[in-house]
Order: sequence, then structure tokens, then C-alpha cells
Amino acid sequence: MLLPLVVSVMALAFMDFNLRRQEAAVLAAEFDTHAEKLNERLRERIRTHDEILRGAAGLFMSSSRVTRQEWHSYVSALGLEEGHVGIQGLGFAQRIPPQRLNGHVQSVRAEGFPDYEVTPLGVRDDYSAIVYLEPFYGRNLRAFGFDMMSESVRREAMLRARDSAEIAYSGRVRLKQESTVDVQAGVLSYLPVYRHGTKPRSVAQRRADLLGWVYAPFRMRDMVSTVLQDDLKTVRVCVSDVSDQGVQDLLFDSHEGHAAPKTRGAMDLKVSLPLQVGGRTWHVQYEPLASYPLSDRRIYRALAMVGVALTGVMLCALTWVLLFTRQRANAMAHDLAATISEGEERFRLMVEGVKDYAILMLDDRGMVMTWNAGAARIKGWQAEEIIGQHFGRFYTEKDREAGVPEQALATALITGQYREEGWRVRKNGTVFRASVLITAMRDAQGHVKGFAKVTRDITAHHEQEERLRLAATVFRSTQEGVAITDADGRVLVVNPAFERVTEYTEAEVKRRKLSLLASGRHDRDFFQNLWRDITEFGSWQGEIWNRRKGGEIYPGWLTISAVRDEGGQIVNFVGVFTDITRIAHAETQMEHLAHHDALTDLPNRLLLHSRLAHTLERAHRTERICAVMFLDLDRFKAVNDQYGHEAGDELLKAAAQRLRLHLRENDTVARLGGDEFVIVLEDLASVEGAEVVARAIIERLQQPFHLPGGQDAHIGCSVGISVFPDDGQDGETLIRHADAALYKAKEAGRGTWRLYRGGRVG
Ligand SMILES: Nc1nc2c(ncn2[C@@H]2O[C@H](COP(=O)(O)OP(=O)(O)OP(=O)(O)O)[C@@H](O)[C@H]2O)c(=O)[nH]1
Repeated sequence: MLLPLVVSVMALAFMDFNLRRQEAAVLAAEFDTHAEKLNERLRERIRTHDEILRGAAGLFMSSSRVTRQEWHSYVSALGLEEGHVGIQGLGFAQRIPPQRLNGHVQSVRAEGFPDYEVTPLGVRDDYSAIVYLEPFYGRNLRAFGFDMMSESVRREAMLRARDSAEIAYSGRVRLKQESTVDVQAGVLSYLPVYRHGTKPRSVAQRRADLLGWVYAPFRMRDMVSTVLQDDLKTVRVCVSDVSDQGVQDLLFDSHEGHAAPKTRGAMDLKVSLPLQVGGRTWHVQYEPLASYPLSDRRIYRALAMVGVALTGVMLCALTWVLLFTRQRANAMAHDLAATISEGEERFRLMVEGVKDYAILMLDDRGMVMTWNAGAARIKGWQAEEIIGQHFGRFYTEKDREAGVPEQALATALITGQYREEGWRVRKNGTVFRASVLITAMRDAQGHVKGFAKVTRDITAHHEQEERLRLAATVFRSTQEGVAITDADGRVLVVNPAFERVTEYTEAEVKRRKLSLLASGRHDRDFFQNLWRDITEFGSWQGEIWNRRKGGEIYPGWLTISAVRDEGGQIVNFVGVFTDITRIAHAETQMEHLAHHDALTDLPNRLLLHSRLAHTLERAHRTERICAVMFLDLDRFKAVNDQYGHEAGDELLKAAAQRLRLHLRENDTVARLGGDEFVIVLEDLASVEGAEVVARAIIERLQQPFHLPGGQDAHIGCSVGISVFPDDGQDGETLIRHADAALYKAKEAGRGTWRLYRGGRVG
């Protein structure tokens, strides 16, 4: 009995020793994994910060000058103030050559900061100054104007960033934002910005082209606490910056100022992991506290001990139970995996099959990881050509240069989603209008796993919108008045030209019939024909007189078209109307000019012939006498010679006026040219009537003419008369015969008249 007992005790002691060693190894491995996860979270956050810096630098690359307001808007959009990112702010430090220092200070003061200085004051070889820092209030105001190059730790990082054209982190500093309470270690990250928005190749060129630095200050405790949060209750975390010479500088200790924390007994589970940050190495030390929930393996140890102590049968039974449980667990895991992979497969097939949307997954750097049929159709690349490439390829060159793809990812990282509409490039170089949605994908712990990007080709829709916009512009800006009515002819919309021409506003005519514009000049037949044409032929075109709101009647050229739906039903009428008042006026003027003498405004030869023809026709019908008098001024040439041609013109106008005033309304006086006039006298009772008129005219024209120059001109006139019907039956003959009689009057010494009298002028 003793031997089995001794053997049993020894076996138990040996097993206990081994189990304890094993337990320690398992716990160490568990904590290692946990520390790795925490370190990854810190790394992830640093990466997010770097993206924010790159996005901000992109703003400078895309614009030759970024204003304070633009910087404010950009940084506000990032939502830094909500604090969850752990950055104190986002700033721009401008590089200032010594000779520009004064000018720089003056220009910032002129922006409304009269006390602005580049601090610390003093003479240095090179200057920089924090010119933008958002959020621009509170602690951050203390940094405004500070020359970070004046301080060696910051200067080292700034120069390293400048020469490497990469992000550089500084060593430990005391931030300008600090006051005397809650002082924390601070760190700054810098990204240089060069002239022309490019990254110069050589170090010398980078030094020459440097414009300044986009930078972000962190307070280490704030930053690490926002990332690790509750984990700091169970794990002590220390972050140290390690210099090239191996000197450690403590940036953060979660138990700084506290009594030495209680760790897990004698077990040394400290883990130290490196973190690469902008050209520096941080060592992060993780140590479990007493509160750390290490999985308690003592129960297994006890069980094992009991197991050894139990009989073989019980051991067999226990083994059997364990085996059975494992088999069930395996079966369940197997089923679950099958269900998951089936779901994944279905989802994959669905995504791959979607043809109208380009759906792709990007990794955290923007490299394409998956590619569906829609992406191939819309963008033109096949999966094997594009997987592994950066998604910036889909952007136009201009957008790429402006850093738009990087900004898109940075925004998606910060806000969760990025939505945009813009131009994208296909494989064949053509562009299309894209509606894009980028979503940052995070795992349960919040680590960024990549991005889901959904793109839709909306070129047709965009073009349609553009066309509509153009049509609307034409509608608004055309000089033609346009009114659109419903099928009952009630106004739906009118354009500004309609309002201008009709003097009615859109509100005044809305839902009313356009008959309110009617002038009353057209009868019912006119409108009946108009509507018949529209219903039969789809449109009507013609001249129409309308009345403005103010009452004026005006002519217009109107086109009405019917708009039908797919079923052929009229749904709208569109009226396009041109105000032709000016054209009509011009036509009347042309008509007048064609028939009147420009100097005296008397009828000319053309109108004379037409009037004479009418007069003769009437005289034929009524068998009345009428006379044609040919009149020529006497000694008119002398007026021209003596007082000038213009004075002669004035005299001709005055003579025409005297003739017109002397004659009856329905008599015609025309000027044939020069100083020759023809008068048609209608409805004469006898030939003597014509003689009376001739005598009176001669007398009137003998009266002196007062010329504009103040002189009095004395002329007279001679008259030849032919009479219808005795001296000719048609106008031409009568005029010719009157001319012959005039000749005789001139011969007779001027200032008299002669009748033709059938060729026997007397
Ligand atoms: N100012 C002016 N002169 C004109 C115009 N048309 C013609 N004349 C001039 O009028 C004159 C007409 O010539 P005549 O009829 O021979 O001159 P007149 O002195 O009246 O001679 P008699 O008829 O023989 O008495 C010419 O000198 C033309 O140059 C015109 O429109 N304006």
C-alpha cells in the first residue's frame, strides 16, 4: 500500500512542478499577444496621425496659397476638437528667411493680429513661425508665432523632415500649450511642404524649395490614454523615446506619480515592444497589474492532480468525457465554419456579379485587394491587371497631384465614410463621372483593416443634368418670351423675357389662361384657326397683336407647339414669342422712306404716280375734272450760289410747307427733285379752278423766305397745267404735258402759269 502511495505522491509532486512551469509559459504567451494587440493599436493611431498630416500637406500641394480661413475649414472638417484622435491641433509653420522677417511680421499683423511677433525675439540665421494652428483658441494661442527652430529638439526633427521629405517625429519636448498644471511630455510630428507642390529629388533642392512644415503636437498622456483607455487599468504602459546612442527618454508612464503598482506576484511578464514613429524608435513596455485578468489555470492543475489520484477507471471515464466533448466541439466548429464560408461565398458571388457598381476592397494603404465585374465593366481593367495597384490610378492626373486620393482615405478614416462625386479615368484614358463612397473597415477592436469602395458611373445622369441646366439657362436668358402651359392652356411657368415683354410677373399669370394678353385686334376666326392648326399639325406660327399689362398694343411673332406624352395626349403647350414692335416700326419707316422725298418729306415720284393713278381712276368713274400742275422755282440757283446749298435746302423745305398748307387735304403735292414740284388737284369744278390755285401759289411763293442765316431770299415760281380728261388720259401723259406748259410759262418770263390746252399751250 505504501509503495503505491509513495509512487503516487512522487508522481503528484512531479506533475505539480511540470504543470506550474507550463502554466507560467502559457500566461507569458497570453500576455505577449495582448501586448502585441495594444502596440498595434498605438501603431494604428500613429498611422492615422500620419494620414492626417499627409492630407493637410496635400492641401498645400493643391493650392499655391492656403488662407487662414481655408486652413480653418479644412481642420474643422477633420473634427480634431472632439478629442478622440488625441492630437492637440494641426498647424503650419512657415519658413522665413531673415530678410523677410519684418515683412512677414507686418503682413500677419495686418491680418488683424497687432501684437503678433516671431518668438523668441532675437537674431538667428534662419526663422520659422507657427502661422496657422487650429483649433485657434485656448492653449493653442500660446504657440502662435513661436519659432520652433529656435529650440534644439524641435529643430532636429524639422531639419530631418526637410532633408528626407518624410514625416519626422521630435524627441520629448515641453509643448508651448502647457501651463503649470497637468504638464505632460509632448512630441511633435512634422511633414515638409515644398514650393510648386512637388517633392524635390535632391537634399540641396529640398532645402532651397522648402515653404514650411505641416505639423501636429501631441500630449503623450492624452494621446496614449485615448488609444488604450480601459486597458491602462490592468496594464502598466511606459513609452520611451530611444536615441541613436541608446539613451532612453520617458515619454509616458501610466503610473507616473503613483505608488509602485502591484504586479502579478513574482511572475515577470514585462514585454517591451518597439514602435517606429517618423524616423525614431519608441520602446513601449507593457506590464500586467494585479488587476490583470490572467486566465486562472490552477483549476487545471488541481484537476490533473485529482486525475492522477483517481482510479484508472475514473481516469478512463474522464478521458472519455473529454474526448466526447472535444468531438462535439469540433463538429460544431466545423458546422459553423461551413455556414460562415457558405455565407461568405454567397456574398462574394453577389459582389463579384454586380455589374452596375464597381465594388472593391482596398488595404489600409489604398492598394486594390478585390475587383468585381462592375469594376471591370466601368473602369476597363481586369482583376489581374489592377490588384495590388494603388487606387489613385482611377483619379485624373490633376487630382492625383493635388493629393485627392490620400485626402479621401484620410477623411474616411476620421469620419468613417467619404462620399464624393468627381471625374475618374478608365483604362483607355477616357473619363467618366463617378459617384464614390469609401468606408473605412475596422475590426471589433477598432483596428483599420482597409477600405470598401463603391463607385457608380453616373456620366449619363450627369450629362442629363448638364443638359437640363443648359436648357434652364437658355430658358432664363433668351430674348424670346416663353410660356409653358398645361393641357388646358393654364400657365405653369414663364421666363424673364416673357415678364419683360408682357409686363406681367410669373405670379400674376400663373394658373391663368394666356387670353389675358389678347389685344382685341383679332377676331374669333383667327383664334379658331390657330387652335385648329395646333391640334392638327402640332404647332402654329404667325404674327399676333397682344396687349401689355400697361395697355400698349404691340405686334409679335408667336410660335405655339403642343407637347404630347407617349400615349399621344397633349400634356403641355409651349409658346415662344418675339416682340417685333421695333421691326414693324422699322418696316413702316422703310416704307415711308421709299415713297417720300427725304428733304421735304413730300411724296416722291413713285408715290405721285400711284396717287395720280388712283385720282384718275376715281375721276373716270365720277367724270370729274382734275389737274396736274408742274411747278418750278424761279431763280432758285441764285439762292444756292449766294447763301450756300444748306440755305437752299431750307428754302426748299419752307416752299414745300407753303404749298402743303395752301392745298386741300386730298390734293397731292410731290417733289420730283431739284426745285421741281408736281401738284394734283382732284375734283375740280372747272379748268378755271386750277388757274385760281396756280395764281395763288405763285403769289405765295413770291413772298420772301427768311433764311436761318437771317437773310431774306426772293424767288418765285412758274407753273404749267394739264387737265384731265382733255390734256391726257393717263398720269404720265398729263405730267409730260404739264411740263411742256411749264416750259412755256418760263419762256413767258417766269412768275406766271400756262395751260396745255390740247397742245395749244395758252
Ligand atoms: N439746295 C439745293 N439745291 C438743289 C437741290 N436739287 C437741285 N438743286 C439746285 O437747284 C438748281 C435748279 O436749277 P434751275 O431750275 O435751272 O435753276 P433756277 O435758278 O431756278 O433757274 P430757272 O428755273 O430757270 O429760274 C440747281 O442749281 C441745282 O443744283 C437740292 O436738293 N437742294
